[in-house]
Amino acid sequence: MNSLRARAHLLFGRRSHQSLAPHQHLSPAVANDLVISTVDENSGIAMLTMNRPPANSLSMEMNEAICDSIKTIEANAKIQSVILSSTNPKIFSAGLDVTELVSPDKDRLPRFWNSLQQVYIDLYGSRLATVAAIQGHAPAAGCFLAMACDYRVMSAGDINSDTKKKHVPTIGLNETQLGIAAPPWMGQLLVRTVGFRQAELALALGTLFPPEQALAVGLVDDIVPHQKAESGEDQLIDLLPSQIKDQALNPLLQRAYSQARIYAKIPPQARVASKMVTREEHIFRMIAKRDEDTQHFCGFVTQKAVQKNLSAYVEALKNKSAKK
Ligand SMILES: CC/C=C\C/C=C\C/C=C\CC/C=C/CC(=O)SCCNC(=O)CCNC(=O)[C@H](O)C(C)(C)COP(=O)(O)OP(=O)(O)OC[C@H]1O[C@@H](n2cnc3c(N)ncnc32)[C@H](O)[C@@H]1OP(=O)(O)O
Repeated sequence: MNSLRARAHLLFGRRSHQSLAPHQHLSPAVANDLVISTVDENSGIAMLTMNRPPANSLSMEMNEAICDSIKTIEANAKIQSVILSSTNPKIFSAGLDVTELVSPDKDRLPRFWNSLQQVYIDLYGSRLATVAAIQGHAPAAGCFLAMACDYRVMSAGDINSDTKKKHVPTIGLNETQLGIAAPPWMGQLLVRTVGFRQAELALALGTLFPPEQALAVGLVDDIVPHQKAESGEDQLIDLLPSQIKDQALNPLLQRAYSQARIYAKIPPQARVASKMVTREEHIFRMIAKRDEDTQHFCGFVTQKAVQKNLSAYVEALKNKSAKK
């Protein structure tokens, strides 16, 4: 147990992305625009709210802001749990910013990929208990963000009161639909989350799961119907950033908050040591294979055929949005 604790300290007890990989980071002021951090030292709970309109897609700067925010919260010993949420009520995160992948700058591309690897190291390996509040869509790397957390609650969707149209969020690794493959470590994270056969099927088909199915395969831990709650807790209201202060009666955020509170009450050393049991080897593997993974990614993504698929995908995405 002692050696486990010592190893837990080694991996989780210090600022992982400072000590393990010296990549560039934005100043906190800029990072705070992309990811809003709020903390409540009394309850030991923090909230990281992704705020990169229109879709919280992951550019290099967004990845760096996520890592910076985790680092800042981890440095506060009073905080044990963090909720990862979004200012966009319909999109948790649209995954990688696809414009980073099309006709990429050859110097930026590896740095961009390093920044995503760093999110894996910092979020999946965080000492904090992490709860993803998935209000809206979470495709590809958006799903990865959720899987890197300890617990996932997802909205069951809602009905637009004006148009009466139903909004049903989806989650999954849909990369094959873009003509690319999920990176091996992201695919393996899906295997660890939903099991071998479900992951094998979902990876090949690029399945995006609606909430009920995501729950059935174990991709999320809970789904929450949208009906507004009758009352909100003051502590949650205080934690919400001004951009989403009006969400205090949102049952999804309330559910995420209650789960964060459950985690915050577990003795942290025990919680962190048990988190290591399942995550340590994967974090170390990423660190050991980081350069190889980056070369693999850059080589794959710059292939002519892959660029063709990605360009067509980005075009379709823009056309779809323009037609709205
Ligand atoms: C053995 C293996 C071998 C090799 C592998 C090695 C390495 C791996 C290689 C490559 C791996 C690369 C990994 C990629 C992972 C990813 O994350 S790829 C990104 C995948 N994301 C998506 O496919 C999502 C695309 N978006 C959507 O489907 C929809 O936008 C969404 C359902 C999220 C929301 O729909 P809706 O509410 O209708 O909004 P709009 O579609 O209208 O979008 C609003 C605006 O947002 C912009 N946008 C959306 N998504 C992205 C994005 N991912 N990046 C950048 N921008 C995005 C969209 O264009 C609209 O903008 P506009 O209004 O036009 O300004």
